[in-house]
Amino acid sequence: MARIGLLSISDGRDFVARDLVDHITSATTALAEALRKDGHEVIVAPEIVWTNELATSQARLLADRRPDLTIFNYAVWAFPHFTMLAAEATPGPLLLMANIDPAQPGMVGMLAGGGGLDQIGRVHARAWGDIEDPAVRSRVLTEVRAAGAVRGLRGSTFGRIGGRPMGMYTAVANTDQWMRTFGVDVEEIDQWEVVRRSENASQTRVTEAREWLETKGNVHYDGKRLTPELLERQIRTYYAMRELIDEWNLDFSGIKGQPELTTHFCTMDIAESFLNDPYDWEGPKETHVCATEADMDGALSMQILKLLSGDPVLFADVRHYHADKDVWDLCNSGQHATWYAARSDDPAENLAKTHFYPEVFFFPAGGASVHHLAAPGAATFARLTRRDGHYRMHVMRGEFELYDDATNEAMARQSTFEWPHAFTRLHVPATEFLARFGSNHIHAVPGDYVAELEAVCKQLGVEFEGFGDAAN
Ligand SMILES: C[C@H](O)[C@@H](O)[C@@H](O)C(=O)CO
Repeated sequence: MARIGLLSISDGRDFVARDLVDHITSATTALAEALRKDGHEVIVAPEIVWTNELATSQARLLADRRPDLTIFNYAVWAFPHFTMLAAEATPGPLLLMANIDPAQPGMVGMLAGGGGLDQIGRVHARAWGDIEDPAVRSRVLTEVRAAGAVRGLRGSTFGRIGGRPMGMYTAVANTDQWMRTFGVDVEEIDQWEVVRRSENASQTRVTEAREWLETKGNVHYDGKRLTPELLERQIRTYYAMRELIDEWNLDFSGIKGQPELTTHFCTMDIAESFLNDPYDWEGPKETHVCATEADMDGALSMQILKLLSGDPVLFADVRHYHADKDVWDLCNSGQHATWYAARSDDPAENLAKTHFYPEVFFFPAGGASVHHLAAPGAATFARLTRRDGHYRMHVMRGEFELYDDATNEAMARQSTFEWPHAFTRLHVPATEFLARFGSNHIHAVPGDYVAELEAVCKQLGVEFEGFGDAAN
């Protein structure tokens, strides 16, 4: 649910403004009601703006309520300097909305106001038409959802556990740039904290968690790289992370893992899976975005996808391209949220399809990897990357696919079988993807969020780079 400020702007001639009150009020009420019906809180400015003083005072009244999005409503011709003054008093994202009614020049009012804002470089979005029209409503609600996500980022904290993994430039971002562009702070925490705090959870809690994984999932102990003791150590790292999240008020996080923990302690796959999941062995909970390899821009991309969709977010390596099928193996070095196995609210359904295998040779410390195949369905894929110091968001559509058991297994065995796989058909030619994509990691959520991501980018001042049918 977003909080929306709604300000209606009118003609500056008193005798005209007086006559337009009823017309404007009915347009404002229809817009407010449509937004409320979608579950949003709408604050309507008490007065219609028809003087310079009202432009500033009414916009300030709305701004004091810290709306996620402020809508300027144009049901009539509106003097453009009112738009400029009201925008000056509005710190957050702006949407200009015009009724299309030949009897009243609301559209002209929006274009004149919007043109003025363009001249001073004030970013804003526009929508036009009857709010009862589903296409118009969807356009407005896209902006509302995007504004909610942008506001959700601002003032949040990313917990960076460890530092740059294995020389990965794409996993490290500039904290000044994060604060300036996204309003996100970074709390640096040593991986020693995960090791130190892993002693803290009670043995009863840890045993119950292990038994839950053994009962609901498929645990493949081998007596070497995966033993009950190592699985318990991994569960303890989950609890250590929960402590860090609570103590430092972390909104999202990333864990370096490689090479220190994966060589000498255990992998973070259990912790990362169940932080990202909407449940753990103790019951339902909010998802917590946690990026493998402390990938900062990966985590930030995931957090945006979470704020838009409310769903767990996939983190994956772009691991292999099956050219014969035009399908990618999006695989991670040990975990995807288990929710992706069946995308069920019932963990038992997802865990039944999840296998906890002994870690592979990259990770001598051992522990369980979290293997499953992503359930089929359409998804949106995205990733913030930087070109020459400037952020851009790669966005594309695609589908997760599954085949018969023999084909699934043969495909998974071509990369690292023990890790999780999302066989993915992207709506972009492989040659274009490989030539343009600026990272080894990609992120996804089910559903279509291309329009929302484009709106988010515009609000943040980040370049939107749609690939294939997501290109604008
Ligand atoms: C094999 C490596 O250690 C993996 O971690 C690598 O495939 C990655 O995940 C790179 O993002």
